[in-house]
Amino acid sequence: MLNVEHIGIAVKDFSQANGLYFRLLGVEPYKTEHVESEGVNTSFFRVGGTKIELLEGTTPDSAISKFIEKRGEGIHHIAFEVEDILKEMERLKSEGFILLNDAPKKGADNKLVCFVHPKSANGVLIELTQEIR
Ligand SMILES: CC[C@H](C(=O)O)C(=O)SCCNC(=O)CCNC(=O)[C@H](O)C(C)(C)COP(=O)(O)OP(=O)(O)OC[C@H]1O[C@@H](n2cnc3c(N)ncnc32)[C@H](O)[C@@H]1OP(=O)(O)O
Ligand SMILES: [Co+2]
Repeated sequence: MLNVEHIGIAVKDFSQANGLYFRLLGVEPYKTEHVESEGVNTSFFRVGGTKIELLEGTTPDSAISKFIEKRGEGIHHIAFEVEDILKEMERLKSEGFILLNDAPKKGADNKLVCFVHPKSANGVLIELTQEIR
């Protein structure tokens, strides 16, 4: 794992949350992106060497919508940047971690992503990200 690439926060009202994080962080998001495959709108704020990702569910069956329905708004996941996502997935599998996807998938912000089940990580949803070069 290279670094904490971003912290994902599930929000109900995308516009209200972006306004609040602009006031909190003092910076505008450098990117907003709809990711159809995940049923989410995302926005990214740079904070020092990491990022905050705000996520709004755009469909009832999106992971974010289900999370908010069950647990309300809040921290949703921690994303780590990796050099080689395929190698890292194999390593984690060999260590007994439960991966939520068999292969990397296209995430937001020009990344390949994969998720580790929260049950494998003391209740924290973990995302692996690799820059698409
Ligand atoms: C666009 C990509 C973007 C990026 O950065 O590139 C993203 O970050 S997209 C982020 C949204 N997508 C995902 O989260 C995909 C992976 N997530 C999943 O596959 C599901 O959300 C899953 C499996 C984590 C949970 O599925 P589901 O909600 O249907 O199941 P349960 O409600 O039964 O949850 C099982 C168990 O896990 C606990 N849980 C659920 N979500 C989280 C979470 N975010 N953090 C910690 N724990 C979580 C839930 O409470 C259940 O625990 P239990 O003790 O049984 O109640
Ligand atoms: Co993320």
